[in-house]
Amino acid sequence: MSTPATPRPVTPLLDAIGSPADLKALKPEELVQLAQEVREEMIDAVSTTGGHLGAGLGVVELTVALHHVFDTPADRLIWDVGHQCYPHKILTGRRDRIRTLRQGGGLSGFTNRFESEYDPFGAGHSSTSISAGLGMAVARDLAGGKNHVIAVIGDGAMSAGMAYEAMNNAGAMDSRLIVILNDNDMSIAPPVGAMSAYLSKLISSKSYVSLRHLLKDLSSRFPGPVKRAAQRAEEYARGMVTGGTLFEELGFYYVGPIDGHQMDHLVPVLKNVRDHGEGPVLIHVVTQKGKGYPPAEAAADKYHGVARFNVVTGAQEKGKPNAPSYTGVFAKALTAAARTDDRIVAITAAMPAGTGLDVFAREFPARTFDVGIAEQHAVTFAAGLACEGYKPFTALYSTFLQRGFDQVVHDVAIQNLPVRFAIDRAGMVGADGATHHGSFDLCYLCCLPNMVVMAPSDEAELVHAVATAAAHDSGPIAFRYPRGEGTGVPLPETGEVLELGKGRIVRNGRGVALLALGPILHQCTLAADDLQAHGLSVTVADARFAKPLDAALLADLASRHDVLITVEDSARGGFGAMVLTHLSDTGALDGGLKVRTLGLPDSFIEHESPAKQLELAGLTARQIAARVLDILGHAQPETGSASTGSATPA
Ligand SMILES: Cc1ncc(C[n+]2csc(CCOP(=O)(O)OP(=O)(O)O)c2C)c(N)n1
Ligand SMILES: CC(=O)[C@@H](O)[C@H](O)COP(=O)(O)O
Ligand SMILES: [Mg+2]
Repeated sequence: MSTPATPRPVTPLLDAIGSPADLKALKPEELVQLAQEVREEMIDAVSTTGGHLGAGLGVVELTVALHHVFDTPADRLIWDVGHQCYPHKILTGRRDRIRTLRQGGGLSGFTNRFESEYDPFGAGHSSTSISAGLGMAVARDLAGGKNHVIAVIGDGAMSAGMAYEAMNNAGAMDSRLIVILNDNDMSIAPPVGAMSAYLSKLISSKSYVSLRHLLKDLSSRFPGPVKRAAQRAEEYARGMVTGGTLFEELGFYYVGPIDGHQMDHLVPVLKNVRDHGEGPVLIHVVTQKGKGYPPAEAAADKYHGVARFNVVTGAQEKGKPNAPSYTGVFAKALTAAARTDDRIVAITAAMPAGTGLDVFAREFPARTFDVGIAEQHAVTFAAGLACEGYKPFTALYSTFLQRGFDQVVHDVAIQNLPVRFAIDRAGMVGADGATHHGSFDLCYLCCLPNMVVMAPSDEAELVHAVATAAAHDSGPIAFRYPRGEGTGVPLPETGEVLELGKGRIVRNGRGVALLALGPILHQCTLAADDLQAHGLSVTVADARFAKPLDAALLADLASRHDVLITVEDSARGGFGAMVLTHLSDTGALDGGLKVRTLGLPDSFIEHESPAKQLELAGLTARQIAARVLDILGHAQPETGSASTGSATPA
């Protein structure tokens, strides 16, 4: 029996907030009530849209306090990753659209400069906020401005090297920058690493500072410039005992830890930091992910990102899958391969569940490495393992592998090391939008000498890709696969080791050839069906490899057809460009063969449903068929009978 929909929350204070300016005059107890109303509004909204829940719930009080104390948008408030910004959106004039979150035409699930002047910096990827904030602070100083710059960064995001590069620079620049470390002792999964342990030690060694002491300490800590050097020496000595040393050593004043759910702690501390002092300051705020919503408090990892859910029960509407997910198939195949090959090890950068490596870790905990949000390190760490004869499978989302590109080139490809790249979330990803699409991996991998690049067209092919990667010991190899469900094809018991650079013809025709890479093959077969209804006979081929290319297959397709169209769900400049270059280099274009390359357009596709995104990219079966007819100079089909089918990622 379905639980009846809950009534909209009653929010008298929030109803009166049009912009952050309306928070200024609120009394302390009203700020507390406002936070509770924002929390209820957010839970209600996300229950209808899905999205990132736990992180936002944890920063409700902090968001209210920041907007009460600071003067946004003149003061720049930057949210790291941006997945915790829903309360900020509710308070900054976007409440009326909050139930459009992550839907086509609606609000982005992250901060976005194009969406609001209250979002001074867009995000989606982690650990950029301190760098961006420092840039803004220095720009302010250059212009003689007086506004504040505040970067809010989580403990998980603090595991990335970029945060330290920024702090190292900030400490030396001595520009006034306020960093708020939002420490909820969670990344998506439980946090890992020495930094996480250090933060826990900091919290336990320093019980929450009492407000009286904190304010006394703060006022004495922001002296004139003359006393600063001596004071730093004293703080260093004190830090050895109380644990503020690391941030202080980097040149930050460390304030905290303070309870991030206590408005009467947050507001005076923020005011004090706003009104006194110079140089960079770090406020260590302790919060709870999922705060105030019992199901999310009880399972912070499960409520990091949620489907629509029932507010009363917390049950998410996940729907029954029609087929196993690509991620799940990868995890199973890798785990099976590892049973007979003890050199296989697996690496994730803070995404054990997202990449399926939690499954691998259950059976092989000692052979699984979660390195934290540290994709660059993950790649070079894998290179080191490969040097010593291990078979590292580095499982990263395509969009996050972008972070490790130099490492892929310099540490892996140049040294021809057999690192295996399992590239998840390839292609478009739906509601996360432009920051998270895996659009560029083919462009940045196909150009690399030594690199082998595979793109399985369905989940059975993915099993073969895992086997092929495990067997390939002579250099780096990558295989990319999308978010969501597979096509439902039967899965092989064991993977077959594919011949490198060999594609396959899945359907033979004449005149027109569609050469697909990856799951977009399914759209191509549907397009071929559609074209058959127009009296055209179409060859459909599955390239399987973007590098090396199947020269024999290309020669065959070029010689037997008048039109050859490559199709990939990736930015152009990858597979299609490789094919075109090859055909041109081998003279296959000299005789009048018409070649076209279909792929993602030269624009960023925003959050939308996956099916709509495919259409926006012009890659549905109907659109592919229409393109063929257009090239052949045929009249266009009126409505098109081909559907988008089920190959679209969920
Ligand atoms: C470069 C990069 N790698 C991985 C991710 C995926 N990711 C998003 S949020 C998150 C956890 C962030 O933890 P934290 O900063 O502590 O924020 P919290 O969710 O706990 O508020 C991760 C790993 C990302 N967004 N960017
Ligand atoms: C904010 C972030 O980067 C992750 O939470 C991401 O949204 C997860 O995406 P998946 O849902 O595809 O695992
Ligand atoms: Mg965290």
